[in-house]
Amino acid sequence: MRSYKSIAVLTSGGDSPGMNPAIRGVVRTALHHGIKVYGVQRGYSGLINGDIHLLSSKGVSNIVQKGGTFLKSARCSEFHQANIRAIAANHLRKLGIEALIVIGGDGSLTGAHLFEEETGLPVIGIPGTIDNDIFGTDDTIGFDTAVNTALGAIDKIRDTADSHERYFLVEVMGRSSGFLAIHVGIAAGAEMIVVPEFAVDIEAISLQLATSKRKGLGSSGIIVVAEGNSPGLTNRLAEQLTHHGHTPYVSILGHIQRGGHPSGHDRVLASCLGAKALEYLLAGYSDMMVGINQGQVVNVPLDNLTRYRKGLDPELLKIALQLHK
Ligand SMILES: Nc1ncnc2c1ncn2[C@@H]1O[C@H](COP(=O)(O)OP(=O)(O)O)[C@@H](O)[C@H]1O
Ligand SMILES: O=P(O)(O)OC[C@H]1O[C@](O)(COP(=O)(O)O)[C@@H](O)[C@@H]1O
Ligand SMILES: [Mg+2]
Repeated sequence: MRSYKSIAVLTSGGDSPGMNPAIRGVVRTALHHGIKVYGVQRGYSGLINGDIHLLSSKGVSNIVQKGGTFLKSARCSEFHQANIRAIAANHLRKLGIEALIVIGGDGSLTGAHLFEEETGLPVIGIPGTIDNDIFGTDDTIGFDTAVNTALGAIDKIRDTADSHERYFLVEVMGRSSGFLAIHVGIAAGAEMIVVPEFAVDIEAISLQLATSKRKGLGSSGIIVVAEGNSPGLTNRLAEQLTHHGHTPYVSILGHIQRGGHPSGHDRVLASCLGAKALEYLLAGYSDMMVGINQGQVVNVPLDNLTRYRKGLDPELLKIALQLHK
């Protein structure tokens, strides 16, 4: 066991629905144990600039249902430099803050690992990203909400696609991972799913569209495309399919997927991970992330996140392929 008088919490990277209940989980659990909690504004930017303020129990009232993060989030390129991370640690020390809880994606948690290693300040990570691409955890805060937000839009697109006998390429988020696309694709009954983990085979997509039409399997459909890390991918795909004699429509869902009220699932996940992060800290742990493995809360060394990459579930991929027409 370890005792703490003061800790800090921040949200970093792309925001995700459920970050607010995660902050609330951290704050209320810490206060329950008599520990003061500071909120850092705008992720690592606030840590570097010393934008750090004391939080209260009342201050986290009425946020459990709100999307986004009331602490604000940011991407902060300066935090990649060790000398800047040392400045950030000094801001915490000056305020008597003894540990840091970081809520964010794979990048934020990689930064957290380096911060702990270099400064010796205890750090616990909480996985918050709509991408669900963090090694060592089956789930991340915001993923469930984002899947449902994308589904709400795709169900509507399917109505008009069906009436007008059109194919739609629907772009979902996921710069380097297809988790969102696979889940959304299966749940939306997509005719095809394109993910960054596999090279796009335009000939195969074209052939499948032609075969479906020939077999009378339907003149309309949805192809879910993960945005990948080359901007404009979906529009390029549509152009290439047009050259193959198809007339696809494009709908890019964009940042709508990052907002909105967190789902019940994400609120519970966030609250539990927030509380558990505190319990692990008090139990003497550091340099780890609280994650989910087969429904149980587990601790994952942050070092593992930097060394291994989470892969798509082969079983889910097989099912997705079988369910295509
Ligand atoms: N390798 C790294 N070293 C130090 N800090 C990092 C590193 N990767 C990311 N970060 C910090 O975390 C922030 C968020 O990372 P990013 O990858 O953009 O989002 P996410 O955490 O949601 O995956 C970055 O802007 C940077 O401040
Ligand atoms: O809004 P931004 O900063 O352009 O980021 C877009 C990216 O952020 C995400 O929404 C979430 O990714 P992270 O959790 O890694 O930040 C990606 O799916 C998307 O590619
Ligand atoms: Mg990320």
